[in-house]
Amino acid sequence: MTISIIGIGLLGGSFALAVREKYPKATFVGVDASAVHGQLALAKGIVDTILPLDEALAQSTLVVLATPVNTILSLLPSVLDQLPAGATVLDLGSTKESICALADAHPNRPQFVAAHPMAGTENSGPGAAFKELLPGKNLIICDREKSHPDSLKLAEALFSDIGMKLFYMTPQEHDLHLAYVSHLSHVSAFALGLTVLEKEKDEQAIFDMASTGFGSTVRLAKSSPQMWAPIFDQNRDNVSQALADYIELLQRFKALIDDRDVPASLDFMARANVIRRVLEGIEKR
Ligand SMILES: O=C(O)C(=O)C[C@]1(C(=O)O)C=C[C@@H](O)C=C1
Repeated sequence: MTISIIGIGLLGGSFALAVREKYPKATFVGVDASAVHGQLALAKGIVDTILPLDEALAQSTLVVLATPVNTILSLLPSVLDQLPAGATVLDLGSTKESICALADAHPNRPQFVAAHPMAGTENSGPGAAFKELLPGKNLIICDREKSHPDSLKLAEALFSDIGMKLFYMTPQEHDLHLAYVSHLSHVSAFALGLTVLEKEKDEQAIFDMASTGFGSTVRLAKSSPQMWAPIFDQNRDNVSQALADYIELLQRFKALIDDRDVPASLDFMARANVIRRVLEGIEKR
């Protein structure tokens, strides 16, 4: 089996490292716009060789699109055009509606599997890839009935073999849920980080006083703008609604603080504390 990883960053690299361990006979080909990333991926043993896209596609059993979602959209039609008969392409993008709609318009749609591993960190590039990222995490597959049974079976086997738990939904359900459980956290972390940087002009003062609370809430503000801007753009309607809901709650909370309504403020936070149950469940996974 020859697996081509298009975009050897955190996700593509971590996928390759985990699959490599389970499929030692598979050959991994890397395709990356950055020569430096290509060299690093070779040095880390993520891939066996780096090739131009056309050459990689010609010899692939499986093609994994692991670039930012705007690049997935621009590559997918030509990848489906050039894919050898019987080969499969899957994407690992964080949005699904626009990617699935584009795939639906292609005659080779059955060779495509729309996947999203619910795993990541604030770091990017092949240097950030590690083989433990995906095992134990959840994976969402969208529109499974539109994939050829053989392509679906291959994708499901690979993800299950590296210890992922599979879930199925429509791209619409996926993008709506992700706006709340992932994209909103990123928007708010970027805005929180920027608020503190702009108001506390002295970085040393932030450094001297900030501790784990600040670190854990703004961690996501370190994430790559190149990765996240296209996600917010492709999921703009859902992200905009999630943000409107969030801003409304922020305004309500501000009013309680302004009005010195301590009982209502206590109640607001006690209701938010219910999130502890969810977080403890995630930690136990
Ligand atoms: O933990 C992080 O740093 C992440 O951003 C991971 C995270 C998320 O939880 O939102 C980000 C994007 C992926 O699509 C899935 C997971």
